[in-house]
Amino acid sequence: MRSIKTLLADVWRLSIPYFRGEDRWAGLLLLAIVVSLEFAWVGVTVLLNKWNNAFYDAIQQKDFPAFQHQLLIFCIYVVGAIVVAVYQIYLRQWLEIRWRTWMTEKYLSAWLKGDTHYRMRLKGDTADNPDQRIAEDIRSYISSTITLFLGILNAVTSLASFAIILWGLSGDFRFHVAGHEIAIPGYLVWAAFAYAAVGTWLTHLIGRVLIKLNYDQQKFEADYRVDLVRVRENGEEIALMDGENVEKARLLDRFGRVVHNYWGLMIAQKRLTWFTAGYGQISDIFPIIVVAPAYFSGAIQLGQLMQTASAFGRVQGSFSFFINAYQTLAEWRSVVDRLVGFERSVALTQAEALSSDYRRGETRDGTALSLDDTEVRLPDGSTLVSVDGVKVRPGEAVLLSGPSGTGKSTLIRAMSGIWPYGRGMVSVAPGAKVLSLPQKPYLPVGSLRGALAYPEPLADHTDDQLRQVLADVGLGAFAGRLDETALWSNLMSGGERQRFAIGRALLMKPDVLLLDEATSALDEPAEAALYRLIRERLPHTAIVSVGHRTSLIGFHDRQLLLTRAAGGPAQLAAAE
Ligand SMILES: Nc1ncnc2c1ncn2[C@@H]1O[C@H](COP(=O)(O)OP(=O)(O)OP(=O)(O)O)[C@@H](O)[C@H]1O
Repeated sequence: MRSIKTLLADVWRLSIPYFRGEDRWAGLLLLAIVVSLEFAWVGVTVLLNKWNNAFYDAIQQKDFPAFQHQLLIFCIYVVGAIVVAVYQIYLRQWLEIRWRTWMTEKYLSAWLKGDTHYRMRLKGDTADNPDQRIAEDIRSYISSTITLFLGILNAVTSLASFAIILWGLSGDFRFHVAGHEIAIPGYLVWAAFAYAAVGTWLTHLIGRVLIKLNYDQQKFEADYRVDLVRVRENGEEIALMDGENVEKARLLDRFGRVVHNYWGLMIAQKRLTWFTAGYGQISDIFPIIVVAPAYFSGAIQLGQLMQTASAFGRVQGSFSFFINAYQTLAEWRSVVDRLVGFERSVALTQAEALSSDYRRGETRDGTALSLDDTEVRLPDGSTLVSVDGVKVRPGEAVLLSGPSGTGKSTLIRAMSGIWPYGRGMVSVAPGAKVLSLPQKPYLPVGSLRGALAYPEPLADHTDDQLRQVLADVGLGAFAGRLDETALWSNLMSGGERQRFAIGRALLMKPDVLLLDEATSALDEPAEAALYRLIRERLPHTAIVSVGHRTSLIGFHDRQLLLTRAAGGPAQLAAAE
């Protein structure tokens, strides 16, 4: 019971924002029409039920004109039913796509707000496969929610309408106990209720394992898909290392989990179908068996038998809604869990960012970048680097070096403000633009022009500027391909990608430029030429570079060494 309450509270929390958001009028209007059409549908079924009585009576009495007349009425009802069905599906899909658009925008905004997506990934598995949640789960949530909502609405209204009809058609059920006559009024309604209640209870008992199995199935499918994508993206590295067999084994292992869980699903589904299929078949005949004694005793005519049987079927069908919808309910529940998990993880990550012990300040003494009393930690809480009193002036270039694994890259992440673990004060000059270039630059899919200007608006730079920058960083051969759309990261060599990223820095003219082995794929003369270019074109930019080559020292004003004393965190010291 408690879990149903939690589920409904979750659904309320997931759904209500749309009907209160900026698209609420269109959403509410569409919902109102769809709901009205659902009522209209129930109305048509009530009319058809009454028609049953007249139609079968005409057959029993061999009254051909009445039979023809009833056929005409049937045609009118059917036309009405067709119109209702067509518009209900059409408008419902319209509502679905509007709602999905709104929810997708909301999720994308939350996920890509600041560096939430990156922090969530750092935290590990709290919200696995965000791509699946945003693409697949939102779609399925909206579609299932509308299906179930309309289903329940239909069940309740049908139940109310047909229970009244059935109550009217049903006589009292009389029997004797110890000489007293007992009469149960509206016994057919009670019989339908009892039949459905037993069915619902048994379905829940047999089918409840499906909820967890469905949840796991979606997760295993997504894990498998993500691993396939990883192999595609790292095809070259895998081919160079002949890693295909290992990849195949890993993919088959992932797929094995999909299959294993699917067997569980199949078995649970089979067990449930044993019951639901039998129950469904018996449902067709059960009402006639219940009403038959009255017919054979001559108390009712064929028309009333058919109408009663149909009304009984509707009442019992409404009660059995839960049985028919069990599979959808099980899937819906796991989708709700995943979306709620995602929202929770986003909210938690953003709250953590707000309450982070890193403070981002503004320097007051003309320094471009400073770190005071700062500890950079790992996710497990251990301190990796401890620094204090580091200042970099505008136009100054500092080389950060030290043994591998001491924490240079992590310190750069902390300087750029994306590393969430630690404490201290990282300050930049008021309004300063900070750009960080990693060893492997990101080149988005799209035009070369867009990739070069990324993430700034294209309009900020003229074609001449873009071409000039490409020529300056040694990529003049690409200057004529600005409008070409391609997977640029696959087309360029590692060194070319690094040149390209330096080109971006020249265009953006940041106040603080952080280079984390950003020229490591280039030969020494090319690296030297690029550093000269950076210093010449960005004379006021404060630069912090991480690099291992001693040849880099000449392009920096000073060098800081990051070294770790036994057991303690790594610390910075000026190189001799
Ligand atoms: N997300 C993370 N979770 C846990 N540990 C991490 C994470 N990122 C980095 N580390 C650990 O922090 C340490 C420092 O890593 P970092 O990449 O900063 O070193 P580095 O000095 O830049 O090394 P290199 O010179 O080899 O590039 C390593 O031991 C690494 O395993």
